[in-house]
Amino acid sequence: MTPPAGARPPVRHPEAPAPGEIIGSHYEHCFGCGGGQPHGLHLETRAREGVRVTAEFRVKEAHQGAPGLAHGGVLATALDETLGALGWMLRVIAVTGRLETDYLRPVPVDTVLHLDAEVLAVHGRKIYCTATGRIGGPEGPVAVRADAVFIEVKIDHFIENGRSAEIQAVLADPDQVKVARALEVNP
Ligand SMILES: CCCCC/C=C\C/C=C\C/C=C\C/C=C\CCCC(=O)SCCNC(=O)CCNC(=O)[C@H](O)C(C)(C)COP(=O)(O)OP(=O)(O)OC[C@H]1O[C@@H](n2cnc3c(N)ncnc32)[C@H](O)[C@@H]1OP(=O)(O)O
Repeated sequence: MTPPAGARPPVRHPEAPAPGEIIGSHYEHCFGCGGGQPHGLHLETRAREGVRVTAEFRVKEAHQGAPGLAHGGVLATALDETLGALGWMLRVIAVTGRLETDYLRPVPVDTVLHLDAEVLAVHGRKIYCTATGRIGGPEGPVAVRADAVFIEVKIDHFIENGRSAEIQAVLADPDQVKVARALEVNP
């Protein structure tokens, strides 16, 4: 999780979304951000200054682990999804290689989790990043946090590994192809 010697500070891509801009869902059926998942997290992420994004997630009844409390895996998903959106700030496609979570406070159903993620360093294809989830407001106490290493991939990663029915469907959708191509403009 510690960036190796030779890692460099992240550089915000000149065509990154402007600070305050909503970063739309990368895939309608994504459990983290897609509108087509009834029990999904429906995370809405915004670009911030630097190589940073924020997001909000309201915990629903479908997200319980213990009675009235969010499931830890769902909270990890919220952190993972927010970290995943950092790819837009670098304009690269990246997948989670490693995700290490700390659970500091229980998160009741109906709580809004205020998420904040930033890239710390980049080394080759490895992107070192960190995220927090606060409750009671954006300045409230940290309930969950994560450190992660994301690995840059090309679109082929999805085309070669995804189930063919879904891949054919996204390849036939011009808006979806536009999303994927937009992430590949990194010089
Ligand atoms: C048009 C059709 C496609 C449409 C797609 C639509 C939209 C796409 C746009 C965005 C979508 C992008 C992401 C989704 C966003 C958010 C969702 C949240 C994110 C996720 O939920 S995403 C799912 C979970 N995620 C996975 O499903 C990954 C499974 N995994 C693999 O697919 C491989 O494992 C891979 C690719 C990771 C690496 O494989 P590889 O062969 O390419 O690379 P290799 O192994 O050579 O590693 C290269 C360097 O990374 C280091 N490294 C590797 N693994 C590491 C690890 N675990 N920890 C620390 N370092 C690691 C090595 O040590 C080496 O480092 P070094 O260069 O220093 O030697």
